Amino acid sequence: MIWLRVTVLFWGLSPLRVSGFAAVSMLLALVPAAQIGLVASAVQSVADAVAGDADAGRSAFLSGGLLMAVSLASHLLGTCLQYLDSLLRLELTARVGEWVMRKGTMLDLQQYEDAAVYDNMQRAFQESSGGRVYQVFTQLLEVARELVTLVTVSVVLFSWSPWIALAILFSPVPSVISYMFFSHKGYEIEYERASDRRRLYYYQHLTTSDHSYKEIRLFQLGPHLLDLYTRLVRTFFDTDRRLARRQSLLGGTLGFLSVAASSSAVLWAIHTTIDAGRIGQLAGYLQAVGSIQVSAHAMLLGIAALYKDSLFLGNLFDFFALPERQLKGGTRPFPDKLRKGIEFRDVRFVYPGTDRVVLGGVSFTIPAGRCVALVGQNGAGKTTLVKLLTRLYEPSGGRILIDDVPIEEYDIDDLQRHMGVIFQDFIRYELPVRDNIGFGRVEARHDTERVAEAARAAGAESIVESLPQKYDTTLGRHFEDGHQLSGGQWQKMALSRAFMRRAPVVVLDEPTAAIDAEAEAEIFTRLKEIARGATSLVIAHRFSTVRMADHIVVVENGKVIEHGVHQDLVRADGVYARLFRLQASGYLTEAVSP
Ligand SMILES: Nc1ncnc2c1ncn2[C@@H]1O[C@H](COP(=O)(O)OP(=O)(O)OP(=O)(O)O)[C@@H](O)[C@H]1O
Repeated sequence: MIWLRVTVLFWGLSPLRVSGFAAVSMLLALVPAAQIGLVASAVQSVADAVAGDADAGRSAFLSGGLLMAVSLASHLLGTCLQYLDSLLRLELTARVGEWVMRKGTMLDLQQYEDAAVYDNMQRAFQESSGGRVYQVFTQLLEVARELVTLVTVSVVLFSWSPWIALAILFSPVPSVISYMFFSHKGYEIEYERASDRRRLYYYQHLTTSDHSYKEIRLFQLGPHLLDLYTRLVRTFFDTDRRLARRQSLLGGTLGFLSVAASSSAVLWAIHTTIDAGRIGQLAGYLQAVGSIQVSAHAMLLGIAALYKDSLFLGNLFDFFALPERQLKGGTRPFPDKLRKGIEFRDVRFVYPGTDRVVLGGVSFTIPAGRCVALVGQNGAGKTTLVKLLTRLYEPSGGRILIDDVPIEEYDIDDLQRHMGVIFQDFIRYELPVRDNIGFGRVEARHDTERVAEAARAAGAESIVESLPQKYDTTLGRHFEDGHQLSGGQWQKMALSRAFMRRAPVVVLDEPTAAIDAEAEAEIFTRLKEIARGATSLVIAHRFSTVRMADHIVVVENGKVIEHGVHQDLVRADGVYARLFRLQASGYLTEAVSP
């Protein structure tokens, strides 16, 4: 029950304000019935006074005065309601955004990489402004308020003519049924479209982001992307147009029934009142007819809107209900310095939801304080090994041991806190340099000496020195006064971030692909010193980096096919030697070419 969840959610925000809001709404619901009674009494008293009844004049003024008091009270209550409405709306929008962000940080990588879950998240994010949650809450109160108005006004109306009352009460039903039916259809269509919508946003993003501009322009992909976009939009448009046509036809016909029912009821009401001959009752009766019609319509439309909005909100609550951090760790604290090292023992892995064996029994060790390089072709499974070591995924078989302890016995947060990891697709934070580096140990980002030391280690110090506000310079182009860096300079920032962590385990996934050869050689010859004797795993395609490692592991199709030190592997004349010669010959050919 979405409405129940919304009510509970609101109650949690502020019980006082929510009960105040509900109480004021209910008081306002009584206003129409009071007005009808007073109008009837005032008109009747005036008519009697005109006819010569001496006392009637006084009671006409009394009814008029009370009518004024009711209007005044209604105005005050309305103002009060508006104020509470603004407060609750502001509070809610801030909180829903907060909840969505918090939930996002509590999910596993696996959920982000699962298309169905990702679609659900995207649908939920569309609700993260909280607007629809608020709408459901106010619609709920609106429905309750109209119901109270209907009941109180119906009491008056039923006492005069039950049949007319029934006709007026049910006249809006046909149009509301059609509204509900098409709301549901609209939702189904949008639900099916989720992945196509994402595709649409993606095409838009490609043609409107600075990141993709160069390639899109030079490959002249603009017209192609535009064509893909327009074709998709056109299919959306065709479906929507068909729905709109059906809605107009059916909605129009049913709406006609509604209008006919209410008009006949009004005529019948006039006829009955003329027969009875009581002018006051006629005035009250006509006012009641209008009011009941408005309330019944508002209530049924409220229910229909509630139904539609609940469907959309289902996505948000499904998102909140997604299981959190399913990967469980133990309670063992992670060592500040490794004694023995890391061992991959017959590690096997298949990505959830797929059946392709990505790792088919990988075994190798990284002795404490040493640097191991992982080499292999694209898709060999290198990054997957890093995801397992950093506990973003669980191996499907085999074990990973750190200092002879199975990795799952360590507290996950503590383990991740003790790893300095930079992935190939590292983030370019469009934030100050201090944050770009300091995020490696967020609580120490104001420690300028530590940030500077990390920058020095990654060879980024000279870049920072050349920036207008040094460590306080905002990087990137998205924000005012942002300073754009080159690809290699960004990579040095990411590398600084890994060193900022001062972790006992350092994992670098292609850390120097965009860094110039001189800086790369400097970083790797000093890696052990820079990483303060950490145990490190480096994935690289450049053999100039790889050869500097203490030990090299060659992976192919999810298996270790060779391992050893550079010279031994070259001497063994296997896959490593072939790949090494291939790269070296490229450089040598270039060197001897005119
Ligand atoms: N989230 C995922 N879901 C399913 N399959 C995946 C996922 N991530 C990677 N793979 C598949 O796993 C295999 C290994 O990928 P991985 O990223 O580990 O390769 P890699 O050796 O790091 O490659 P590269 O050198 O190109 O970075 C690839 O075939 C890839 O298609």
